[in-house]
Amino acid sequence: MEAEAVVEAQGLEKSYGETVALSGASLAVEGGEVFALIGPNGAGKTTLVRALTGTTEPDSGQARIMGDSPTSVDRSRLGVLPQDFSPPDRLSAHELLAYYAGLYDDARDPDDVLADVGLADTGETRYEDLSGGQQRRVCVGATLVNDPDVLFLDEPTTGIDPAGRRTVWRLIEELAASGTTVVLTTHDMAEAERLADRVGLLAAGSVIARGTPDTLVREHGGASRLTIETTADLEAFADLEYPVSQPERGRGRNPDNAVVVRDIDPAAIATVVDYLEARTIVYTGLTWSEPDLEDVYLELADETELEGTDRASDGAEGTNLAQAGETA
Ligand SMILES: Nc1ncnc2c1ncn2[C@@H]1O[C@H](COP(=O)(O)OP(=O)(O)OP(=O)(O)O)[C@@H](O)[C@H]1O
Repeated sequence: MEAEAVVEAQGLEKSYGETVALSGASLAVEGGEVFALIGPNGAGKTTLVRALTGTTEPDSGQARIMGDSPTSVDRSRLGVLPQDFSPPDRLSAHELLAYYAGLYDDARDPDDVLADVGLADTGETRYEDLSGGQQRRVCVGATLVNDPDVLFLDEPTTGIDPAGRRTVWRLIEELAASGTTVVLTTHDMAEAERLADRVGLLAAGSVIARGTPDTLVREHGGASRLTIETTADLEAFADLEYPVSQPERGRGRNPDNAVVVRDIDPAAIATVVDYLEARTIVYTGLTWSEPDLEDVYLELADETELEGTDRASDGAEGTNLAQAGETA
């Protein structure tokens, strides 16, 4: 384990009956770091957060926060937003935060916390009358009343609109800048890419890759791509000097209406345009993009899901997860 780690998991295992939720999950999060856990539904993210925060007991392995076990750590130094947090809903947003603040000796002013989550004008509204996104922001606020040193946020921005999401992102960035250690889970790759110093990709109960977003994209994101919107088939591109394929499932265009040119420098796009025009191939759009975290996700995590389905044998390129793990 890394010496300065504030949050650590080592070989955590947890099963519910036949279901294996964690199968040797390990991670180490340093002080002041924002660490994002990503991975498919059922990968074990919530179970890992619960094991780290002492709300579920692992079958084996070790979890530590600030050097203590999750059950003996000073709770006043932690903020925990569970995925399914549902506070008493007849209270107003302000009353709720005041209620949670009342659990601590030295709590923050609920008005300041409401302002932090962008709800300064909504304090008197009952929780049950707030929109889903506003409710989630109040829940994020409830984790901040004790000014925690370590914050666990399980899908903090699910259901929050784009503007509200940015408010929460800025808040997390400010907290991290002031030294708060943040562990969050998310299905939003843009969120992970923007907020996280490091990302851990969880699949089938273990962390199969981890690193800075840039490192993960470099190692697993694949090549740049030029997407051509066209109904022409792949054979029409046989003489192009770049590799050509159909778009991957789950990403971008309908495979029937697009062709993807790989590993092409933006400066070389004109070559492709010349090719299209020389062969009178009809196209309605060209989009060039660099790989991002979503590509990493699709390359690594999605394949584990594929392994359990018929699609695994439909010719999709297999990924060597053991190899992916080696770079973790
Ligand atoms: N209390 C429980 N009882 C039984 N099974 C559980 C329990 N909690 C989790 N599981 C199972 O463990 C596995 C991991 O679930 P977990 O909620 O940790 O995944 P997740 O990565 O957080 O998923 P999601 O992205 O959908 O929130 C799933 O198969 C889930 O059904």
